[in-house]
Amino acid sequence: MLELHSLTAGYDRRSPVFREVSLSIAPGEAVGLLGPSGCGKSTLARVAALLHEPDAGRVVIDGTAAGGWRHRAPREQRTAFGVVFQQPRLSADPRLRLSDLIAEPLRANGRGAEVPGRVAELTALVGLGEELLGRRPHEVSDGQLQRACLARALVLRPRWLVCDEMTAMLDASTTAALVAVVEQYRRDTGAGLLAVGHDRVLLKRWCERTVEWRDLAERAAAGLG
Ligand SMILES: Nc1ncnc2c1ncn2[C@@H]1O[C@H](COP(=O)(O)OP(=O)(O)OP(=O)(O)O)[C@@H](O)[C@H]1O
Repeated sequence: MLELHSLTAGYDRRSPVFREVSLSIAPGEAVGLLGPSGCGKSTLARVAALLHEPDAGRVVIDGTAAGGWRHRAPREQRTAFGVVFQQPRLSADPRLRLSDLIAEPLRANGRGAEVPGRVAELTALVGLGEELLGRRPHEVSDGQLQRACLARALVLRPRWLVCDEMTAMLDASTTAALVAVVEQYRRDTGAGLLAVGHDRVLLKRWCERTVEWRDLAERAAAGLG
């Protein structure tokens, strides 16, 4: 279970982006979070994945309260999450070849021995041609780079996936392919998913449950957070 309890977060403690927001995702569940631009969906997603420290509230991951955020999060909790962002070019080191980009989390966690096997498996899973593995981000398309970023997010076999507008920059066929990869991974592993976006049709089709930001905010304001 991924539990977000009464989270208050933002970028200035005096005026947080949201207050007292709560949301829970059951093991293996796919939840879509819909809301207008700027309401705080990405901020909530980053807090959920332990990438942004909230001002108040708790994140509980499979029964254990988050022990920190970013590099201060315990490794076991940090690696429980795979995260894919909207803009692959902002989340990919431009100096890395795609094979090293995908392998980065394994090396950072002292699991370099697994690199050849996992990179080959994931390259096939996300539909990335092997000839692209030696290229750097500026030598591939947005869709190809996002496939590599999805492979990187899956490489440690996370129990939770957070996809923050993962397909917003992609065409319909790449969107369908990446959603299919996430769903295949979830079927194989039982991972849970928080998918953030504006595309109501996509999220309703993709996720078992969709949540409107407005409803989360109303519950919070009513003290039901
Ligand atoms: N690094 C930052 N520093 C300061 N303010 C920020 C930062 N990132 C986001 N914000 C602000 O926080 C608010 C919420 O942003 P957030 O990205 O969480 O919204 P969102 O709902 O995901 O929007 P979108 O759908 O457009 O991605 C916005 O007003 C935004 O300008």
